[in-house]
Amino acid sequence: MQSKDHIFAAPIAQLGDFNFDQNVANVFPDMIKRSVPGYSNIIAAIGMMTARFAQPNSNLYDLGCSLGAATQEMRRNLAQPNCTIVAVDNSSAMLERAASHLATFKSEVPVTLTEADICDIDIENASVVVLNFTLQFIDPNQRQALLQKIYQGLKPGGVLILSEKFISTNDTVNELLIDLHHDFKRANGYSELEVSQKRTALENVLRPDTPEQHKARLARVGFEHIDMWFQCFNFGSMVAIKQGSNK
Ligand SMILES: Nc1ncnc2c1ncn2[C@@H]1O[C@H](C[S@+](CC[C@H]([NH3+])C(=O)[O-])CC(=O)[O-])[C@@H](O)[C@H]1O
Ligand SMILES: O=C(O)C(=O)Cc1ccccc1
Repeated sequence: MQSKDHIFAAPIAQLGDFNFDQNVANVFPDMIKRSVPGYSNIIAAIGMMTARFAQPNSNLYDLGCSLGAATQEMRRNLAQPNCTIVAVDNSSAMLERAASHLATFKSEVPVTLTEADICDIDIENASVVVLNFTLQFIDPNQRQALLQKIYQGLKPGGVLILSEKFISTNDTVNELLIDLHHDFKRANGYSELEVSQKRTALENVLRPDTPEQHKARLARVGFEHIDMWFQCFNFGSMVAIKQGSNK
């Protein structure tokens, strides 16, 4: 059952902050596909990077897993023995649906679904950590501490895949990328009202950084190899590797 996203289709008198409730969880695959340029390419590449970076006897983390799209792609591409995927989200509606979604696939790889704030969990013995459009929802003051914890929990040669909505330091380019994103949403069937109401609802909740801020922060917490591997308009994905051999 795949439901279409009509959440912001009718005028909403008291437009509150966007949150990941039951209504959003019900339409999430449709919402994210029609709203995030490059989403399916990024999911596929998370699988490819899992195949390269997963180490035997390690943990793989999907932080802010929503319905488990990245978790499933990691599980499908994992070829190392004795690994566990830890999928974490603080929305009970998302986690419930993630559990039923993941149960529809056959796999030998154990997945632990954890309902928690990703700022409160332990990260240990990790070879692959995924933050696929999640850091942007974390309080900006907590972002560095979270990345520090991830760096410390990674094994040498481990990887962080960080996908985000960005802002640009150049005002003209920033406006252009935001306009192109709105064009993308309209081309995918969202009305002007849907685009503008969602934009307002996200204002206090999704706080994007520039790619430069991300790179500087990743370097500050210790990552040795950092770069953008994909960008489409104001959405993209970075890779950050911890020094050392993964053999
Ligand atoms: N503090 C937090 N702790 C745990 N989860 C959180 C927190 N804050 C937000 N979330 C969760 O992060 C997810 C962000 S969606 C990720 C898509 C997914 N990664 C995907 O590959 O499909 C991205 C988007 O909707 O743009 C939601 O499920 C929130 O409940
Ligand atoms: O729709 C948007 O404008 C976004 O920035 C992406 C998004 C996708 C799903 C939930 C929240 C934000």
